Amino acid sequence: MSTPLRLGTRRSLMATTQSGIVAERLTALTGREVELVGVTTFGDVSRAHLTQLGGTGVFVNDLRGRLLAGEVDFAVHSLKDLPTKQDERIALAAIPERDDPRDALVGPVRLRDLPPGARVGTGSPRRVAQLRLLRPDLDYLPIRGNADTRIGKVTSGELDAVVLAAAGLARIRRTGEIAQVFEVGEMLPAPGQGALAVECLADRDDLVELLSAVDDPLTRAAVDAERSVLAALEAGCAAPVGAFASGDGHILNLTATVVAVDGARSVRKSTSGPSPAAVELGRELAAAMIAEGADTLMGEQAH
Ligand SMILES: NCc1[nH]cc(CCC(=O)O)c1CC(=O)O
Repeated sequence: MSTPLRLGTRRSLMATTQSGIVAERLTALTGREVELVGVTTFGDVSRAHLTQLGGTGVFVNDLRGRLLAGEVDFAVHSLKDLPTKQDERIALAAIPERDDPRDALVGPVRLRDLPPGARVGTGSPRRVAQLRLLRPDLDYLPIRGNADTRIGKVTSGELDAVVLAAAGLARIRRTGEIAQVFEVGEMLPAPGQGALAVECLADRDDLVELLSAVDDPLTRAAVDAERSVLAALEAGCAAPVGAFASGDGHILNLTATVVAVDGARSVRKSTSGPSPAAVELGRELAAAMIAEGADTLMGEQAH
């Protein structure tokens, strides 16, 4: 019997659920036992200051610190929270099959049935910008906090609706409150949304190999293309950039958008190409978007 692998996870319901799913899948496929190690990250204790700390990257960095310190063997993150530039000491050992990539509206009715002036909460410039294209007459308010806190603002009447990732809502078992799941055609998700990232130290070849059991090549190609758009636009998780790719293992279809936060102008482009060239596909699409003024739209954001 080998010792169980230590999986470092934040203690929130969303984090422990996604870690638990990966742990079970890994054990089923490899026979290796996995033990969850709860970690309280700096981002969890200073949530109020997340903006100053540089967004959700703080959760990722804290878990990576535990890997580097040898406290845990591997970690699971929401892929969309990863910076586009990989730390070379850390291997992205697996990207499991993606859950629902779409955004969802939590509230009493669908977006088109909300009354003019209704208050919609979302902290994401990407969501606000695309929502303004659909409903310019609503009032969009920035919100922070975990998904439960955000949904609580609808329950309390402080907001009429909030927009969150469908995958996150499923992980905290709150899909019952969804009024509408946006099709990717009307609301492009964040690059990597709905997918998970499994990381370990890059020099642990045995572990990189073992963890590859839960890798899904179709998801990996899709998110490689999406993240490559983001990297080429030199944008981060707070940018008004949406991207979604899907494919059959041979051909990958990729669509991306950059929207001015006032929702007045946007650049949107689609392309397709061979799956193994996912990164180049994303880079080329970003270049074509920049040629149509995408960087000017982003330059208008407060950096
Ligand atoms: N930025 C926070 C975050 N990171 C991952 C998810 C949801 C799950 C996912 O996208 O995989 C969320 C919440 C949200 O955007 O609603």
